[in-house]
Amino acid sequence: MLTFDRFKITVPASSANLGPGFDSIGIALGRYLILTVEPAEQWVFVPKTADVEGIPTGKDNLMYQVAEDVAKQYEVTLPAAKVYVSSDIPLARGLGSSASAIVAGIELANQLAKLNLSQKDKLRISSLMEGHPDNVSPSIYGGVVIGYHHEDETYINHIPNLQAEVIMIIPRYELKTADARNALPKVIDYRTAVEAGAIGNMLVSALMNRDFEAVGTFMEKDLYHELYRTKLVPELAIARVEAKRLGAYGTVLSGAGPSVLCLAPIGKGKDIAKHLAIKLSHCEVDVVGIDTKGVYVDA
Ligand SMILES: Nc1ncnc2c1ncn2[C@@H]1O[C@H](COP(=O)(O)OP(=O)(O)O)[C@@H](O)[C@H]1O
Ligand SMILES: N[C@@H](CCOP(=O)(O)O)C(=O)O
Repeated sequence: MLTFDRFKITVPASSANLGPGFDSIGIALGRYLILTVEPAEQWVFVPKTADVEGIPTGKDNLMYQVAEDVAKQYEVTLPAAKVYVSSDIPLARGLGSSASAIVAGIELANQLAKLNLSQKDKLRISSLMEGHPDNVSPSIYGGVVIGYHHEDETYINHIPNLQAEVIMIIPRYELKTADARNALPKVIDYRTAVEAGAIGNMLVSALMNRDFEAVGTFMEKDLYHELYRTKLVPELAIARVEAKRLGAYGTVLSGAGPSVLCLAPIGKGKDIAKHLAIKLSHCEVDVVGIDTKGVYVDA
């Protein structure tokens, strides 16, 4: 049986889509899921902070199931561990908590079985598990990641440093991603698909060119999902109008919601957040850093 010394895994949160980058684009955020792992007789997960209070403590925990799945794929046996779990990523709010848990589970197996997985391996395994790379890829690489996942291959392009500020508006209610996906139509017509693709292309080229005015314009033109989800998240329309008035580049639904993300010029985030907190007083409003490191391990 493998033995190991205590170690720590840190995984950033993420915000998927950035509007028209549905299931494809994501940005890593400076909120973190942190696992402290030590040898034990049997598996146990110990929640240490309020945001993870309700997570399963045994083998029904998502992180354990992911780690076991990876171990099976690589035909290794994992030693049992006691895992202390701290997090300031609220669950089911569109901040990629489940993707962070998947990336943490992969890293858990990687460390416990000394698999030496590369970033590309982690991307592939996690995208196959999630079905899309928009949350898992920024949690692995940090920064902004643009991806395309297919059962045969997963491709990404990475923008490591985006010079902008992010304001998150986080409602107190939960919205399960599965429920927000059920609100989407099964098909969209050909013309709309072409238009939605062109808008996504414009967003990506604007991101690559650091043309933030254009980023703001195209972020807000999504045709894939926001239209169908706004009825579930009334905060989006209010935040969009207010944030623009206060000088933000653009405002989008964060992942499947209910959180809302505003992208703003450097130095403006705090002021915009202060005003939005008054307008949307039932929500937590926070200026959140853009994580540039992705998942990492230390002692
Ligand atoms: N650290 C964690 N440990 C175990 N399960 C987790 C963890 N983080 C998230 N989950 C699971 O993922 C669910 C939330 O996933 P989802 O609805 O996709 O929302 P999110 O936008 O937060 O990813 C939680 O209700 C919980 O079942
Ligand atoms: N592209 C997905 C992203 C879901 O992100 P989450 O953080 O809400 O889980 C979608 O929009 O459904």
